[in-house]
Amino acid sequence: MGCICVKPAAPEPRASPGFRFSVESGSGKYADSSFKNTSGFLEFEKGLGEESERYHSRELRKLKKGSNNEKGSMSMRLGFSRRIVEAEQTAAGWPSWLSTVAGEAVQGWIPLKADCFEKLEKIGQGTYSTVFRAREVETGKMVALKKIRFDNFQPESIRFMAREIIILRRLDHPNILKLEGIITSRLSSNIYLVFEYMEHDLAGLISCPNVKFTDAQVKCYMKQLLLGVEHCHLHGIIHRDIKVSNILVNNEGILKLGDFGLANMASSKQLTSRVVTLWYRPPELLMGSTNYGVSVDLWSVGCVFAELLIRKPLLKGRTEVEQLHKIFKLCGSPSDEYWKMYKIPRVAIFKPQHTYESSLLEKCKGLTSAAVSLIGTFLSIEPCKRGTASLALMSEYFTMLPHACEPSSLPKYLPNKEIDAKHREEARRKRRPRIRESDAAKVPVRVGKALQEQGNYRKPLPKEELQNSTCHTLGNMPNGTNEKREQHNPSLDTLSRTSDMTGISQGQGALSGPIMQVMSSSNFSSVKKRKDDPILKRSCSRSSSRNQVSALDQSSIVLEPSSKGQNGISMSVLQCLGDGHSLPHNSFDISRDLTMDLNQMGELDLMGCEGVKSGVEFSGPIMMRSHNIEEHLQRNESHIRQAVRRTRLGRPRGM
Ligand SMILES: Nc1ncnc2c1ncn2[C@@H]1O[C@H](COP(=O)(O)OP(=O)(O)OP(=O)(O)O)[C@@H](O)[C@H]1O
Repeated sequence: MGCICVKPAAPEPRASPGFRFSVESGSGKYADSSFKNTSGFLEFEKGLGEESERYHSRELRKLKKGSNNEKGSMSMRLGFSRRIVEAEQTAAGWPSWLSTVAGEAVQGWIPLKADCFEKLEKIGQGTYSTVFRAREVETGKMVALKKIRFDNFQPESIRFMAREIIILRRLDHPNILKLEGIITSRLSSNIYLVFEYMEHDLAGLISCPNVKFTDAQVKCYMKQLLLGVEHCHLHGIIHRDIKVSNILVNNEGILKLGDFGLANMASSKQLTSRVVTLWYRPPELLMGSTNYGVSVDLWSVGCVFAELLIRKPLLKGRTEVEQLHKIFKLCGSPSDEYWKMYKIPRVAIFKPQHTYESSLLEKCKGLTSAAVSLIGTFLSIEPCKRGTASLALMSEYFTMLPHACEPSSLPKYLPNKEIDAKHREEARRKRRPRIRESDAAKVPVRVGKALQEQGNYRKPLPKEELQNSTCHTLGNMPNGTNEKREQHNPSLDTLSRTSDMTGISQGQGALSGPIMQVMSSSNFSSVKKRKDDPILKRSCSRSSSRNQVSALDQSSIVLEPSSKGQNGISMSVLQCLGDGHSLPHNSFDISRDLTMDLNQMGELDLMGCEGVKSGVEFSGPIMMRSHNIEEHLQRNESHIRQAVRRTRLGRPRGM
């Protein structure tokens, strides 16, 4: 990054060598163009790290000398030493709420200044963040700024946010999105992570009807994805949220795995099962396992792989129960040995009474046997049978012809991300008639949710967005027509995680109107409208899609053994809006608390020290009890069909 304008506002405390180093770095050696590339950061980090380490060893030696026999005094001095580091970081420009709680995340780095960037349009909206495209003023280089949503008054929330930074700093691989810097300041309560700008994500590309992938291209994407995943796993990191919208691609055809917001170290410690977006979540997590490893990522990789080939999500469950049911129907129900071997508590809850044969071959009709076989390996119900990323890279799929193409030979597309797909979907919906209010009121809550997931309750887009929300391909595409097509609603990815993990819609207010509408309080460089910028032109009338979560999304689902099941999974589903029910836990975290908020998440899953709550609480009355999941799902389907029929009947003539 070219713009490292670090001028510490505080006077230099002479006593601290670490601090002196920061000042020199900021104003001299590192304030020039040596910061233009990513490695500049690493060099800087290394330099400061060594200096800081030397300083700490000196401090420790001094401390040891003076108080060998006095433990209390030692810890007091260590506390003192920590305070010195905090003071250094504050003087370097880091906010004190960060250096006090999670100083290790920024150790050796100096913050970037907001006014070194021109914040442009919003390009991504996640559960925990909003992502903007921005231009680095000095170099003109495009970057992505990820504004993380967290509460800087809550240490747990800060640590949760800092974990993403710590993990990103540990990873260095061409197929992993590189964190280039952090924008904040001493008085700021915000943090922006600065990443290289990537034109696309796989969700955007897959949803675009005129983007077609050849076998060699899918192989090229899969190879890069597996190399990135392999790097994480070799470093003991589980990503825990691999899905198409977190896989970014640039116009050079390079794929990078992004969004390490849920990543954690693989360890023998218990981990929370409330991770991975529903459609990409492996069965062991759906059954509440807290003792899992990197193989959870391989399940998600399998889902992504299939989605690239069949161009739609493979397992689109609407609830955890339905997701598990769909998995068993696709992969076949597990053997009796499985239930015994994995010691799944309350087997009766999860074990389907009906035995399903695998239907994977049928679902993947038309794909090569090598591809189906690899998908089948990734989608093994037993985690240990999923292999590893390295093994997958050596599988027949990659050795047989056609080989993976070169990334540089991939077609160049106009920017296409999940948010663009959402806009297209909303535009498409707007052209469809909407449900009359009277009909909507009659729709039962659950049906309401299903319809909402299909997008029928979304606010229509302004007219200009309709014109702008089509797919564009640059150059190499055989036809550049802006056709539209039915596509899945990617917002459900977010919805499911929102509902599963936070229980509240955390979508940010829409940034409607011209893209230059940067928050007035922002310190970013003011941006003039650039009429000549085609990308800006294309996106300037876009508004963000706000995540809308229905009442049911905020509800909780508890699984209980049913007295008697018929076909399918013998589960009874209590749909709760919660009510102080608590369930015992063991190594399988069977409670499915969908109302947990970020702070609770922090308690469970922070900085590699995850734990499991001893019980889970629900608030609100129990709404409904169903004794059989099949029956329950069928009822839902029929409600949906009825509602859709009603919508059609209510359609004004001529539409
Ligand atoms: N470096 C980047 N360049 C371009 N677009 C990006 C970049 N990073 C993220 N995005 C876009 O922003 C979206 C959201 O980013 P990200 O997944 O990191 O946020 P999140 O809050 O963790 O999201 P989620 O809730 O989906 O996990 C991505 O799907 C992608 O489309």
